[in-house]
Amino acid sequence: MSRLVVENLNKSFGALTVTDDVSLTVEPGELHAIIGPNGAGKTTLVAQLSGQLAPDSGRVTLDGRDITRASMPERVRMGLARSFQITQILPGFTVLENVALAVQARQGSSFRFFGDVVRETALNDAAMAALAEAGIDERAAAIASELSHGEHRRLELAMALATKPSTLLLDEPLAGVGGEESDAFVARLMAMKGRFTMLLIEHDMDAVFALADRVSVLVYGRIIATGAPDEVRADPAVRTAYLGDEEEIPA
Ligand SMILES: Nc1ncnc2c1ncn2[C@@H]1O[C@H](COP(=O)(O)OP(=O)(O)OP(=O)(O)O)[C@@H](O)[C@H]1O
Repeated sequence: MSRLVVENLNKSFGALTVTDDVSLTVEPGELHAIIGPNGAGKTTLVAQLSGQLAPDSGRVTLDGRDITRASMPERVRMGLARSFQITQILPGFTVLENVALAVQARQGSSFRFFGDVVRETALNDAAMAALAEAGIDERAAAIASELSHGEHRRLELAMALATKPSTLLLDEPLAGVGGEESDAFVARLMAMKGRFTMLLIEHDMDAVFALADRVSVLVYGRIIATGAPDEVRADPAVRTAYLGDEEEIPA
């Protein structure tokens, strides 16, 4: 059974159709990337998958369960986590406290006093494991507002991992992250491959083509191609769609 199935999803803002009959599957353990020119509707699609935005029509299922109308917290509890572009980090709290709260969110418990939160060993252990996976454990005691941009991105990843997801929605994780930090992030995602099902939206084409098992190309809200990176790269319609765009499909 596919982990995530999107069937005939539609979303319009007034006269503008932003999601146009989108269907796709993400298989267990797959890293499926969605690429497309600016304004193609990638973020809007992810917002509908995470539960932030309701589709006009269509269906989304996770492990065979219809989640089309499920709330964001319900989806998180079912194992679907979204990271990036939406920043839920509490700047005045430590890295560890931020992640501990994300662990709590998965457990469905209500917001509690921080002193209690960090004293709970199980919570702490789960939070530290997520921090280690995201490569930010050495900054556990740092105040979130003092993190560099790259560290911020790693904390967001740790917060998503802390909800123990089966499936991660990664919305432009490399945006604003440059050079070595970007390479390290790609390596981290590579190391997570297989253990998590991932839907990745990313403008960095080198990263996409290095990481993805399959790539879907979204243009004006429609998927114009889905396939292995090599197939998609060679697809004439994809190359035409990218002509004049600032991003390049690597040859
Ligand atoms: N709430 C909204 N109301 C009206 N129009 C919207 C809304 N959200 C997005 N749009 C429009 O929908 C289109 C798709 O936007 P979206 O952000 O999903 O594209 P994208 O592929 O993620 O773009 P980018 O790569 O630049 O992030 C754009 O034309 C955008 O202006």
